[in-house]
Amino acid sequence: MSHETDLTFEYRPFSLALDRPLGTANGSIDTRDGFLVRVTDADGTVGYGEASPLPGWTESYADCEAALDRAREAFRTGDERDALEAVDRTSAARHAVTLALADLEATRESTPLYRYLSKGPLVGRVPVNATIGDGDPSETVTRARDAVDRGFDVCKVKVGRRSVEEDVERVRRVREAVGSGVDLRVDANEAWTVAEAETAIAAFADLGVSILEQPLPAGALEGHAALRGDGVAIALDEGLLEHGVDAICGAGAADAVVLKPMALGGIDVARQVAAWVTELEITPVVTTTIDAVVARTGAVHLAAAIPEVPACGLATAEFLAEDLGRDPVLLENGSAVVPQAKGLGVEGVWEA
Ligand SMILES: O=C(O)CCC(=O)C1=CC=C[C@@H](O)[C@@H]1C(=O)O
Ligand SMILES: [Mg+2]
Repeated sequence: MSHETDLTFEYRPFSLALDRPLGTANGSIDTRDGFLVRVTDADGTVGYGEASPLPGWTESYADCEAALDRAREAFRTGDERDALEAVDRTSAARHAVTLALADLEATRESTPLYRYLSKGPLVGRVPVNATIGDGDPSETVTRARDAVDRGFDVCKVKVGRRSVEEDVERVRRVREAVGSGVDLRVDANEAWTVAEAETAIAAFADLGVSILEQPLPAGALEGHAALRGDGVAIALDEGLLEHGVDAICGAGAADAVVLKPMALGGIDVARQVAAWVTELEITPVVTTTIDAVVARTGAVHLAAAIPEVPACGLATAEFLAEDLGRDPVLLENGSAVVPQAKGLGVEGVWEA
């Protein structure tokens, strides 16, 4: 099979300030520095990709740039397989190259990217959760109330930077503020010991918290397995990247796993993992890595390609003070309206 390609591959750096840092138990995200990728075929059809490396989740910015440079050289010599080989071990760079190629193919086929992935029915919208940072109790309540006023019915609150007691109090105050109709989730980003997690889960179960994401360090498997079944579902995020699906399933360590396409190396990989964990009766939840509009829209298309997907962490544009272009995704009534234009549906990102 020929791997010859006549595609032009370009990339350019970007640096986006955040409107407000996303604080987590594992540090805060203050800017998003990455690379916008464009592939163009002989007819002038283009596809866009985005590499937004994130320390602790993907390769470094420098390694991402070096991998994209190798990929560009491979495209110059006309071999797509060599280009994919060049980014195979750098997840953000691979995400960018594969997303751009998928956007190009879906555009050529005049089909929205999610249908190019799923070959399935039209999907109008996917449910999303609001991402509530790790502010003090009054800020957390204000942000959760604001999210609910904007139509969100699922809120994910960051915990783990304070004592368990303080975090339980924050979540209690959010519950009192938003009422029983809102689905509350929490994300500890590896912050707790088993004993701390047990204390938190007992309180969170009483508060109706549905999912506790990554309570223990990424390496823990048996520990997470022992936390399941006490009234709060356990999701692994950092743990998925550490162990992979087989080990997680073998240990019975998760009710759900978080799929970050940027960290997994692409929406193609993420979609395969989603199908795999669904077979194993583990729930897939898609989230961005606080990306720019290209990768964020790719994550929306990925979610739309997953049958019966639960609320996903896709409403993160609000953390950015600026973006690469117009957002094709409308958020309303707790869901993201899926773009139905051909390909990703992003425009004006290269010209900006
Ligand atoms: O899941 C969401 O609501 C948004 C994405 C999100 O929370 C994260 C994105 C990137 C890094 C992490 O700090 C964080 C997470 O742990 O899920
Ligand atoms: Mg997480």
